[in-house]
Amino acid sequence: MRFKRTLSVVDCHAEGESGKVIVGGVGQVPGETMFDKRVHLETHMDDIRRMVLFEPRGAVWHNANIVLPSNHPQADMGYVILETTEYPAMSGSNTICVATVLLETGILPMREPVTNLTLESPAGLIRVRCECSDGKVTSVRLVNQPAFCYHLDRKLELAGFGAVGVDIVYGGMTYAMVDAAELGFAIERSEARELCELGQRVKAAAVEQFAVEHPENPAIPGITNTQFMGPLRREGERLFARNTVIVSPGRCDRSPCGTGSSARLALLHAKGLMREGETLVHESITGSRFACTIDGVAKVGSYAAVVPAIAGQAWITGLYQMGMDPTDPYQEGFTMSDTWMSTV
Ligand SMILES: O=C(O)[C@H]1NCC[C@@H]1O
Repeated sequence: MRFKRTLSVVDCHAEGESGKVIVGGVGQVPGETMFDKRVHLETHMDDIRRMVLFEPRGAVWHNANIVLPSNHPQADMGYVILETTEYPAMSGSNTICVATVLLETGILPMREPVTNLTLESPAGLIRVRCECSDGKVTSVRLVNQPAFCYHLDRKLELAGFGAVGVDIVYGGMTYAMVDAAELGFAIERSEARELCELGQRVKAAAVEQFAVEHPENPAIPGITNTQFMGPLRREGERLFARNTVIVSPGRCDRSPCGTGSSARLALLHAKGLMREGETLVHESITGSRFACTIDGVAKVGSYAAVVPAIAGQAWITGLYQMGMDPTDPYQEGFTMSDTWMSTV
């Protein structure tokens, strides 16, 4: 064995969206909070993200999480989220993967039928309720940090389309939210490539035309994703809608996207279309679903916010050691414009 780095990885997906969980091999990451550790990883240890997510080991649709002990007295564990173009403050699908891996691999004790955890994400504490049966986590319900609208009912100048309706919303990541039908989409799998291309253009235009700064943490990344929203319908007590989030550098989230769903709850509440206590069944382009509830209302700086709760399930698909041979010419990984839309 001659690896210069060896990572213990548990592969997992939440409702179709990859979320690798790195449970060993990273070593010490300095920092008091998970946000501090996130900054340290981004600034001094980004080779780990590139090794895991870039080719030849990773792929554009992969995400990863580094599980780390937390210094917060209330937290059972902490984690830093790694994605292909950023270190998000929060991620719904990744949190569902982390909670599932922590319990199903025995890093934290599982109690049936319910295990409650408090996890420290870079965005802050995330309370998680895991339903467990026969050693399997059958549902993870996470309470996200508050979500809020930066810009409501605005127009985006988009080349080839003119003025397009847009809302800019924070749900743990920051979204340019557009109506899929207005742009000619039904949110079907066959439209994925076109959705990705247009989604990237929407994002770039939104970054140019709308300023955002998180009032409690200006270091949180700005607009990095586009969300195409399908029509909303009400069936009794529940709301239903389809969506797809175009995650940078330009691929569809395979799940309904937890932070994107949180943003949609904030938007529906701000527009008077959804009340506290109500649940939206949010469906992804692949047909997988999250149950998304407005657990309460809050304030973030001067913004009116909602407290989103997102529920879904994850499945472990593999456990292995990922290594880096010191003679490997692809130490930093690479990307190709065939699937990444850009080269690094
Ligand atoms: O569920 C989410 O929030 C996300 N899924 C991958 C990209 C986002 O982090």
